[in-house]
Amino acid sequence: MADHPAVEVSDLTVSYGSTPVLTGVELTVPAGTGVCVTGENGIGKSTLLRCVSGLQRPDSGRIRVFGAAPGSSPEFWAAVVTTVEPPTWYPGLTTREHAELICRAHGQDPDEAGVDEALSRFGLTGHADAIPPSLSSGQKQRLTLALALLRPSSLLILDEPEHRLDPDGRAAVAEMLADFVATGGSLLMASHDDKFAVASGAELTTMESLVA
Ligand SMILES: Nc1ncnc2c1ncn2[C@@H]1O[C@H](COP(=O)(O)OP(=O)(O)OP(=O)(O)O)[C@@H](O)[C@H]1O
Repeated sequence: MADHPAVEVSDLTVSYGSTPVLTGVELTVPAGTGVCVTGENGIGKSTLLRCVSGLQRPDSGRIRVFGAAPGSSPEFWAAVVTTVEPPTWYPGLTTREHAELICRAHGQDPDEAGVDEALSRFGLTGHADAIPPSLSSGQKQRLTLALALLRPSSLLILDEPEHRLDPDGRAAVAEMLADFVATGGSLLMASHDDKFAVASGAELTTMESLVA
């Protein structure tokens, strides 16, 4: 896995009906680095991230994640966390129980994985016994990111992780993402907040610049 870039996209083309959205997109995220794709609303950032996450099939082009086709194996989902699609909450499970479930699904003991610390870092301690649908939109985003960072992974694919976070929340998340990259993780994100992206350890690249 370490021999390959985290993400390699070449000559990617995606259309919705007869409308082309991505044409000839090229992107490489070297393993252990962060890249943030920027660009105006509707330029195709989420479409690119969905394709790299294996959640959308492109019309043509080649995508490799750690050298393999995305979404095609248990190894992919063991290595990759994506928040490109909105999360689905388990009915009746609390915030803490969601965190415990994520840990157990990935073979971690919740106490050893630091569930309480994670909830605390994301300002969710007071909401540990609440069900996620009762949280505010920013708190739901905090929980989504807490769950993404709690489980082990090699690549985070995050679509506008700063969305709905308050300034302190943005700063805290940026620091955690920068730690993730500094300790060998790879990060591909889309964002409208350049400062946040840079503080997250990501190199900025415009969507326009990805077209060969
Ligand atoms: N399922 C779909 N069906 C038809 N068109 C779509 C679909 N999803 C996206 N599009 C269109 O494709 C284009 C790119 O959308 P996309 O969500 O990838 O852009 P984006 O850069 O992520 O935008 P934003 O910054 O607003 O999140 C837009 O014009 C959008 O309307």
